[in-house]
Amino acid sequence: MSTAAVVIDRISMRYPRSHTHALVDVDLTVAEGEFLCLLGRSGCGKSTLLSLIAGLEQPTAGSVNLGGRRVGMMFQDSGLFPWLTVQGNIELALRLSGVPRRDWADRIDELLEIVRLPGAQQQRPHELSGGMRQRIALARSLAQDCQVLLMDEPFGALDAITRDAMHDEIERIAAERRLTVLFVTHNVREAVRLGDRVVVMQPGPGRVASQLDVDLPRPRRMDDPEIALRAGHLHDLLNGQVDRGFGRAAA
Ligand SMILES: Nc1ncnc2c1ncn2[C@@H]1O[C@H](COP(=O)(O)OP(=O)(O)OP(=O)(O)O)[C@@H](O)[C@H]1O
Repeated sequence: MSTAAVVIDRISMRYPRSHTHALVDVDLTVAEGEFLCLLGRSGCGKSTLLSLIAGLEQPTAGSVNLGGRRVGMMFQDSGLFPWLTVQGNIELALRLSGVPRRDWADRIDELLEIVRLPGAQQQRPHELSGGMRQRIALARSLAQDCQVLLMDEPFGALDAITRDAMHDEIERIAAERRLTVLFVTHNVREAVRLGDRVVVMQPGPGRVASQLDVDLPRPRRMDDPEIALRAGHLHDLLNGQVDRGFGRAAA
């Protein structure tokens, strides 16, 4: 039986000064090593859910249990400090994680190998492409030795070819490091390309509407007809059409 890495127990969230709930009664268990994609219309509470898991916000009701696992986060904007080199940006994360200074150079070498940007230490963010910046942002998250990686539309600003390459990279890295990943996206195909499971959320107030297990072998390709088939089904779910048997109803 798989171990649960993230247990979300009947979480509800209402922001101060807000009249409506951002989330109501969300129950979700994510297995260790699972790649879970969160999909849904704008305002259905995807980012709020990640913030609650990261502990950046406290829920109005319910609880999140990570069993002491460390969390890393990655956003659409790389969030790199422009005045620091790649090395300086990653060093900050290593310092925060308490890695001894004598180990920094080796760790940075190793991390840049993992994200396939060896030798990029002295470059500055403005000298890098969008895809390269996201690789460095990923290296910085990994520097914190996270076991749970929260990704909020991390590839949303990339062109299709770079995004495809990043899909291959994150799939490889997540498997190699046995990361538990929660990945927010608006892109239905991206969700099926990456996810072991896709959770579809609904707004007004935000809640889990349905789920789809993606049982396709890896590595996957975005242009695989099986992905298109499942993406079509998810489109139907998002458009409020009835489940025709692919997915499973939300618990
Ligand atoms: N800091 C905040 N204060 C008050 N309300 C907020 C705050 N952050 C989010 N909300 C509200 O909570 C709801 C859910 O927002 P959230 O950003 O989690 O949705 P989302 O699914 O991530 O949206 P998007 O796909 O557009 O990023 C929205 O109604 C939003 O207005």
